[in-house]
Amino acid sequence: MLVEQFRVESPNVQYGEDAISSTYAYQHTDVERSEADGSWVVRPRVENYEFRTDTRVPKLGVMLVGWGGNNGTTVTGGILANKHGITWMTKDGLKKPNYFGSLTHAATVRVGNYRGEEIHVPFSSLLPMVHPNDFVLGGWDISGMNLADAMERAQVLDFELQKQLVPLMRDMVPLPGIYDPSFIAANQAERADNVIKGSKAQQMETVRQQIRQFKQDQGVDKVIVLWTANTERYSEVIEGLNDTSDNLMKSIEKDEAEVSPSTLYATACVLEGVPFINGSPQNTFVPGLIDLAVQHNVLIGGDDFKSGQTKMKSVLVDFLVGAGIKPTSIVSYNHLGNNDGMNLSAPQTFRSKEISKSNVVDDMVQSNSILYGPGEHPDHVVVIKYVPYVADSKRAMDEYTSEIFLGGRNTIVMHNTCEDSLLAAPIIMDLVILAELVTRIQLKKDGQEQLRGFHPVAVLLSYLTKAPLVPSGTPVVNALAKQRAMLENVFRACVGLPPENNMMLEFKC
Ligand SMILES: NC(=O)c1ccc[n+]([C@@H]2O[C@H](COP(=O)([O-])OP(=O)(O)OC[C@H]3O[C@@H](n4cnc5c(N)ncnc54)[C@H](O)[C@@H]3O)[C@@H](O)[C@H]2O)c1
Ligand SMILES: O=P([O-])([O-])O[C@@H]1[C@@H](O)[C@H](O)[C@@H](O)[C@H](O)[C@@H]1O
Repeated sequence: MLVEQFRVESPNVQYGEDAISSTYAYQHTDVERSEADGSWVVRPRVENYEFRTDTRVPKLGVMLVGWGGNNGTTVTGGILANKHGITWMTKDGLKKPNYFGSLTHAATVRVGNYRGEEIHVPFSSLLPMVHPNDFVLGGWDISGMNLADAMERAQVLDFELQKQLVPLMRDMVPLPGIYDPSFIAANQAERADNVIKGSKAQQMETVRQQIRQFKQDQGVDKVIVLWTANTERYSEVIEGLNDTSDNLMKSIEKDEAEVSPSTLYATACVLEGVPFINGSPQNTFVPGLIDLAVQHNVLIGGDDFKSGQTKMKSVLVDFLVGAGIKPTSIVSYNHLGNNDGMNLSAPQTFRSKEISKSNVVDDMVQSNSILYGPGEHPDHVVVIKYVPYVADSKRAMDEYTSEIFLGGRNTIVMHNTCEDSLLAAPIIMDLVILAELVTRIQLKKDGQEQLRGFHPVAVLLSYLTKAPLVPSGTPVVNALAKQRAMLENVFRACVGLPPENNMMLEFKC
């Protein structure tokens, strides 16, 4: 049964006027190795935490870099359709708007059992969070096309829906963006008619001013910037150029060619105290940018939306390895015909995507040395082809071959077709909603004096990204179920609920 709203009654949680405060006994382990005989010892331990969640949900400005793209127009059209209750006729009958694919606004969380019936609540009811209908949207695009024409160009939404959205979107025009042809495919040049001129320092300053102007014009309390522009090639990480915040700032002042547009936008955001999320696979967050974000305590998160093939991979490989089955060959092929696909047809931009799509199995493989010897891993190939005719309707084909009992082999083949942007749009909303919520949570553990926010590198967004950006020294977790559990259990702790451990002992004795 779905229960829309609930309160937690416990000595561990207090609902205040502007905040929810909770105490939480965090149970984990210390692992040690005896120096005497090399034996291993695991010691359970408990640390007491305090959480405080500011419950004042802000009027939120959401500025998308790449607003005029397939994802940007789909996010915008989807929110407007939901906000205005737009319905439309298709050959399959009348369609109504929804937020399917959004963890926060279409998924649930189990809170217990009532007289034998499992009780679930909307994920969004765990803590007060921004509703996507209330996003105040804006952003940049190097293509000056208005959002209504850009929506038609994208070929994602049903035409009967598009027709109703045109009057709501035609006055939305992206701000000029930072364009550097050396970072994206040459085939993007023809759409770059809306660009910020000047040096890198001047471009960055312009972005800072655009953010301030947007915030003032729209009367929003906060702004979050999310990159859904084209995938860039990797920036070279060079000592003295972008390895520290000081060197990065000097490089920008010196107009160093190796500072990418995405890093310039991110730097502008950090200096404006605005969270920046990277929905693409390039290394926007060079060490100097991470250093700057930590210094300014501004949230950054990424990389690369986890929306389709890779999301499935982070489930299937987790299942196989967790079941003691040994994947030995993984081949992920897909073709698509949207502008993203065209941009990825260049080797240097494809390489960025190949990296994020390939590393996703590393943690699962490394978790099982019964299956894999030192340095052993599955053959793993990623192929992406550009086929204009299929547009945004990505066709993904995957083959997983594994070794099973007594020398047996198991091959799983999957075919997956969908509008790529219809998968990505809800993920974009969740990234923004969760990033904003995370900035309203403070915590401290026994022995710490003050409550403080999470580390600026937002590891809690991992569930939504192919290549989770994590604070130095933090394990990278890609397994989807673990990522979701981490997020849910942290939010449960904020309202005094225990983690969902699935033990259900109450039904076992
Ligand atoms: N399922 C998905 O769609 C999915 C999944 C994971 C990652 N992504 C990533 O999301 C990004 C966007 O995907 P899309 O399908 O919307 O692509 P798209 O090409 O339709 O949109 C990208 C937009 O960014 C604009 N742009 C490029 N460089 C810019 C810059 N420096 N400043 C401002 N605007 C710029 C382009 O003009 C274009 O309108 C891509 O990097 C893609 O790899 C998409
Ligand atoms: O999310 P996912 O399906 O694994 O990966 C997708 C790729 O397969 C696709 O080629 C690309 O255009 C999308 O941007 C996305 O990255």
